[in-house]
Amino acid sequence: MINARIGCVPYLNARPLIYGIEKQVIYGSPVELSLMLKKGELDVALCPVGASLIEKWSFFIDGMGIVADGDVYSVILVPKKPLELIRTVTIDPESRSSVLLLRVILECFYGKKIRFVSYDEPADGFLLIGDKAINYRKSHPEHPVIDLGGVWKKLTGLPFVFALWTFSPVGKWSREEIKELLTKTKEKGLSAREKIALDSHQLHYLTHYIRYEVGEKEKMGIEEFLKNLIKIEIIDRSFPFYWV
Ligand SMILES: C=C(O[C@@H]1C=C(C(=O)O)C=C[C@H]1O)C(=O)O
Repeated sequence: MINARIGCVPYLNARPLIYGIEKQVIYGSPVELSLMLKKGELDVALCPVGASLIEKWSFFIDGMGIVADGDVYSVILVPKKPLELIRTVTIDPESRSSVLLLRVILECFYGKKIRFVSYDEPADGFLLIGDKAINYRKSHPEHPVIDLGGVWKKLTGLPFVFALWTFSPVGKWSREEIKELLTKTKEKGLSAREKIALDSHQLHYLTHYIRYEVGEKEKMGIEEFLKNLIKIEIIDRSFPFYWV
């Protein structure tokens, strides 16, 4: 087995992608993974697409990622006002893709600038991702939430890719070997979702909300996201992707 340094989020949604290699994995939040990749501490990571686009990292494993085609369930804005009136948001400090997704939705599609504020300031809503979002929904079933995967799909007609296996620009291992390992791992993991899930709710999440395939439509979703990030000047220019 190759000994590459593989970084992954500790969230339920990523478990099928690391099934059987859990002990080899280095865990971190999306923000931490992108920092580790930048510092050359990982060879490959399930990196938030938002971070990869900002850093212009462009070598990705083809065919898989953390994807939603419509509602994602675990990336939510908990609003205190209707979406179009939201101006200040408390963000989940672990997130990179979803924070940028929220900015794109509000700035590009609603023409509204938003300000991200810290936990101790009042805000018009807050953003949660991953297991924290799932737990919040469980414990506050009466609170309305806005599902950012669903909003993106309604606005663009496209899936949204939250994370991709992203190669370090200075990784030590052969990209093909890493791809082979992670592709086999994903195949086993997808068939093991019934074992991974602790209850029917988790199984439903892993089989109906989170998708793992990245094909042409998903790549169009990434291009559309990039185009909008350029529009709001978070990224200065487009660049090509290399799918290993
Ligand atoms: C869909 C999700 O995707 C995650 C969201 C990310 C982000 O917002 O930066 C990064 C990685 C993904 O694991 C989720 O965790 O709920």
